[in-house]
Amino acid sequence: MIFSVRNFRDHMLHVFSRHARVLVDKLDDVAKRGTVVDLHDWFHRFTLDAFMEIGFGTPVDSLQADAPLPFATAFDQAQSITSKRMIMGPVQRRILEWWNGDAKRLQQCIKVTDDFAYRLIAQRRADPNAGNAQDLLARFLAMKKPGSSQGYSDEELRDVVINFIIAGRDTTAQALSWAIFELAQHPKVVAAMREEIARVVPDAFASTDDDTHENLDYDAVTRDLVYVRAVFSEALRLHPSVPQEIKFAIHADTLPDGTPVRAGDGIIWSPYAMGRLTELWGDDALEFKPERWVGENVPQPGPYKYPVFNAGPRTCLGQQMAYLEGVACLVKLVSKFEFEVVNPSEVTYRTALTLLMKNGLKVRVRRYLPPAPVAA
Ligand code: HEM
Repeated sequence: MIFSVRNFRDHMLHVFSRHARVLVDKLDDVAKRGTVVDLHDWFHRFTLDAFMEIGFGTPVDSLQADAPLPFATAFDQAQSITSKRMIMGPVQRRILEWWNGDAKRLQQCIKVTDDFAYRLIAQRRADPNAGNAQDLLARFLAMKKPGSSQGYSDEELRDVVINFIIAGRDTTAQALSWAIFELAQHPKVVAAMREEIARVVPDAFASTDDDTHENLDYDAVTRDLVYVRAVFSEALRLHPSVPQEIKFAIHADTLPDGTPVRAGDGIIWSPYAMGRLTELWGDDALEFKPERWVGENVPQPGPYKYPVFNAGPRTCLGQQMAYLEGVACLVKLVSKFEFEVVNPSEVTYRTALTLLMKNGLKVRVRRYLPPAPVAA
């Protein structure tokens, strides 16, 4: 099972740690040079690199490249164009997309993303070792379609690849971006995180040269770093990676408040709006306050109050994986660096299926030096 505790502990945490090491090294360089970097772009590269390895057994090392992969740029642009379709009828959309050039741009983006996925599939089909591999693509390649003796076609596998990249790359990269955006403006929260990290994983403060970056303990990340996990949850409450959801009713039904639903009706709800409702979160709903998640008698919100990972039978399958990656990365970054957002007022949302930052997250980075231990 790819989403098993054993795989999380023995494989994924190491992959996340290794790629976080690359991110830390790059940020160290930025800190030395005093330059500005777009951390939003780098988080997307970090999560892509980790997910390509875990999900498809194919490293791409995009963090090491000078510019984003053409696939990633095309993928973001295609998302942006298609998300606008949610608020337009089919005729209106066709006219607008033809008029503003989006129709042509979308075709070009789809070609780039399809070529990337098909290349990946062809490589894995040709790989004699793929049969022994345990990643998602290897499993799909080895499977027969339900009720059939045939395997999945390249086109079906392309859809699997694209779906999993949205699920595994974008959501977590955006959660990390919004978390750092909030942390840069909440130094007390950063201090509380460091206090917890110092208690639970003191090695995290080792200098970048000494830090092997393989030292994060699975129990620490999944259980003991309660406050760091709360930071991740709180960032997602205010900035849910999937800000709006739509589902269509197969059968007629009635909502809990008595609203009738006809078969075929679309139901839209907004985790973004729900995360900011004072009725649900209290008068301080708009404040970034990880404390609201922490404490012995503090009940954790259920998925119908906090539908950031959806609720019901189609709940996110990667929730635990997202926390593992997000918390591990935050620990590495917060214990090593101070972040200053350049022009925070320019950081805003871009219309897309997920919660991208329109102008990226331009930051200056300084090395964080923990206070020297007091001599006994
Ligand atoms: C912060 C990170 C993440 C957030 C906020 C998130 C959120 C969501 C949401 C809201 C859905 C429901 C989408 C819908 O039905 O409309 C979903 C589904 C899904 N997610 Fe995630 N996700 C995250 C990370 C991940 C990761 C890392 C994976 C790893 C592969 C993943 C895999 C999936 C899958 C496979 C589904 C489809 C489940 C189904 O339909 O049965 N997600 N996620």
